[in-house]
Amino acid sequence: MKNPITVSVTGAAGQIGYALLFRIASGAMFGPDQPVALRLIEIEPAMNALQGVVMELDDCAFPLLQSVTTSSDLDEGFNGTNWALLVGSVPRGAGMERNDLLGINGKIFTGQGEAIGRSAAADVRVVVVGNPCNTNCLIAMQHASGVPSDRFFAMTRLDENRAKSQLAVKAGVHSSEVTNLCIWGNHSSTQYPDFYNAKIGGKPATEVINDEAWLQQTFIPAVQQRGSAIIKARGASSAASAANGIVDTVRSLCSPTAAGDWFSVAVCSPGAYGIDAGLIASMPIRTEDGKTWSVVEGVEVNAFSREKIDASIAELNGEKEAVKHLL
Ligand SMILES: NC(=O)C1=CN([C@@H]2O[C@H](COP(=O)(O)OP(=O)(O)OC[C@H]3O[C@@H](n4cnc5c(N)ncnc54)[C@H](O)[C@@H]3O)[C@@H](O)[C@H]2O)C=CC1
Ligand SMILES: O=C([O-])CC(=O)C(=O)O
Repeated sequence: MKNPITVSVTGAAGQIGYALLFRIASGAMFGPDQPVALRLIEIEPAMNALQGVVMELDDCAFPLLQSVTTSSDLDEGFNGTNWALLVGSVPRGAGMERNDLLGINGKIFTGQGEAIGRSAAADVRVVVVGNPCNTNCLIAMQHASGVPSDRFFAMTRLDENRAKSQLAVKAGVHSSEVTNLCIWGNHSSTQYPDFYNAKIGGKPATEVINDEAWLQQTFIPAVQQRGSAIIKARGASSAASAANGIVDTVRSLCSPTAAGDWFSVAVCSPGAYGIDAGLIASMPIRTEDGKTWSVVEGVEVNAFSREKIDASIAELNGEKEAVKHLL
């Protein structure tokens, strides 16, 4: 039996938590022979609801679930953790942009970053999901003393999955045929789903979908606005697909990337592709060993792409400026 991986989840009693915990405990995140220990973090008023979720976890009798603890104390919740999944925060409602949440949610990530720096395991990796996730991740990173910046990630995988699905439907193929799909920039309505470098069945997506006007004018806004469309339809922001994006993000960071492919996650920019160093921005990422990652080099950025990427990076710089008192 392997040693368990400890996973801390904030906002564990929320709607994403409810879709996520059961998948982690069932083995979907780390595989069918990897035990997990869950550390669930909530604010005090949600502790009763969280106890109900723990009862349901118990009732699943998951073979891989070694232990579950609950806490509203951050040091206890992040104690010895290998993966800190920062979900807890307020979701947006209809008519809001994600960065409207900065003033409400940004401050959550100062204390969480500090506690991760003090209490997490030496190998901790942090995935920020709570919106606006890129800038919240920047805040957490700045406060997590002693944790290297390459351990911080913000989630754009849901956007990648959405984009792959849209292209697959248009091309009449299964979504698994779509590869090399990079989301650039911010997890916001300025994000750029890069169809120019995407492939469908190994061929350029622009050859398979020979309709640049659709790709530029219909596909891009459909991906950018998908979160809003879900809120409009469901009356609540995406939860199961977000939880699935978290599972996919962690799996991709833990397992070697397929030859020639990449995946999307926002990382602390090393200054690649003209993206300001130190911003948390999404770009094409690979890992060879499931531990360290690198930015894929040599991805072509044409004039159209450059403009889109620059617009999203400008937005990230604006968000950074807006929270400079928290950095
Ligand atoms: N990056 C992405 O692709 C996506 C991000 N999101 C974001 O994820 C976040 C969570 O969404 P939901 O689960 O739907 O919201 P929710 O409102 O259902 O749950 C959030 C939970 O966080 C808890 N919470 C609030 N402040 C906390 C704190 N300081 N510490 C610990 N827990 C705290 C609340 O008590 C609540 O149980 C939102 O900010 C949402 O916008 C949602 C979908 C996709
Ligand atoms: O749109 C929202 O507010 C929730 C979210 O981040 C998404 O679904 O991508």
